[in-house]
Order: sequence, then structure tokens, then C-alpha cells
Amino acid sequence: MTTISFQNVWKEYDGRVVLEKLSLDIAPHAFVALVGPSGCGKTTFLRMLLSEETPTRGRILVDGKELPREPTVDRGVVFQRYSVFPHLTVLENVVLGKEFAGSKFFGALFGEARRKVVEEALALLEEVGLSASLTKYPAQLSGGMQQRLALAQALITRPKILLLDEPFGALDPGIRADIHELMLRLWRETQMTVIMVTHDLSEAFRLGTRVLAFERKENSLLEPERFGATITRDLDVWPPKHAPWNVSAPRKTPKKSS
Ligand SMILES: Nc1ncnc2c1ncn2[C@@H]1O[C@H](COP(=O)(O)OP(=O)(O)OP(=O)(O)O)[C@@H](O)[C@H]1O
Repeated sequence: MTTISFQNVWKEYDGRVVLEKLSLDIAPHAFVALVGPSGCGKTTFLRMLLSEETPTRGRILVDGKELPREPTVDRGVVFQRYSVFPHLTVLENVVLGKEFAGSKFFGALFGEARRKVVEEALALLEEVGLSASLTKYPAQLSGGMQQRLALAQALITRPKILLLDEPFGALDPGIRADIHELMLRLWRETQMTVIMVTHDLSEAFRLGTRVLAFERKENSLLEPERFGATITRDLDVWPPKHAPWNVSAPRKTPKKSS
């Protein structure tokens, strides 16, 4: 079980404050949804958790230890415009995700080990609805299918922390609802902590156990670069999604008002 702690974290670019005074503890196995206006620093928050960016001030601790300086396979990510490997087929892309995780030196898997990974990849690809496209290349897939592939590639390593930057925004509503179910099932079946950026509030509450809103609290007309965004709302979502009685709760589709 993984705990994440932000201790007075600030992020500035060339003296421009993007994020400020971020202090929060994320409980083990949380599913945190981040919402906020465009440009308020949500992706920057994820990139700091991935070690693609470092805080200008403050500390980020995972299980009580400072984050490693480099990205590691126990932190998976799916970005909105994630590029899978164009020269590999759908199946090869997912298998490669596991091969990266299996060897520090990116060694290929052979024999029984490879057979098991291929089986796992096939099962995951079926869950994301790509079974009929195993031998296709990413350029032959729609944008939505490419995102499902990116998700399968990230999930096959069963990361301890999964970071999602609007991964479902491009999917059509039917597939999106199916992937929501898949995402919740995978999250429940593992100890994974998920942190997801979304612009869709209903998605935030549908998937999240906790919803964080980022916003700039103060603005200065004379010094527009002086203030960054911080957490302005921090809501626990009810009912708790960990509860066994909520696991197969039917989803209610809101009726459109005419
Ligand atoms: N490497 C960088 N160098 C300079 N400025 C950057 C860098 N990365 C991000 N920024 C700036 O930081 C601010 C926050 O960017 P970020 O992408 O984190 O916002 P966001 O909330 O994810 O936006 P959106 O919802 O539109 O995706 C933006 O003004 C952006 O221009």
C-alpha cells in the first residue's frame, strides 16, 4: 500500500509561480480526481509525481521516502496524447510494457515467461476492447483505440501509482463507460493508487474516492506571475468505492432534461 505526501510544494517556471503551498496526504489505494481550469498546473502536478519535473520548493514523499529523481516502472502514466510505439503491433506494444518492467536493461522475455505475459496482454486487450486488432499498428487505429492501447500498456505493469492525464476524454460514450468500469475493477483488484486529471466533473465523481480542485486563489494585476494555483476544494466522495456492497452497484445514467 502506497502513501503519498506533498509537503509545502511549490513549482515555478522562470520565476512564474504555477503551483503554490501544496500540502496533502494521499491515503493508500485512493483514487484521486484532479479538476481545475486550463493552465492551473494539473499536468505539472502529475509530472512532479512522475519525476519528470522537480518541485522548486517543498518535498514529495512516497511511503515516507523522497521520490526517486528518475521515472520508475512502479509509476505508470497515460497522457491525453500518449504515443504508443508506432512500429509495433497492438499486442507487441502491451508486451513491451511488461518487458520494460521486467528487466532493468530492457531485456526481452523468452519461453514460459513470455508466454505468460502474452496471455496477460491478450486478457487485458480483451478488457479494453482491442482483441480484434492485435496485429494492427497504432496508425491503423482510431484515436480512442490508441488511448485504450496506451491504457493497456500502462496497466500491464500493475503500477503502484497510476497517473492519468485526461485519458478518457477522446473516447466515445459507450467505450468510455466500459473503460470506467474496467478502470474501477482494476483499481479495486489491486492496491494501486490512481491520480487522474479530468475536465469532466461527473467523471471525477464517478471514478474518484476523493476530488481535488486546483485554482488560483489570489491574482495580482500588477504582478500576474506572483501567485500560483493551490488546492481550493478537497472532497471525499460518498459512497466509498472500496465498500464491498458498492462493488457491483448499478450505474445510474442521468436522464437528459428536455
Ligand atoms: N516546461 C515548462 N516551462 C515553462 N512553463 C511551463 C512548462 N510546463 C508547463 N508550463 C506552464 O505551467 C502552467 C500550467 O501548465 P499545466 O500543463 O500543468 O496546466 P494544466 O492545468 O494541466 O492545463 P490543461 O488543463 O490545459 O491541460 C501553464 O501556464 C504552462 O504554460
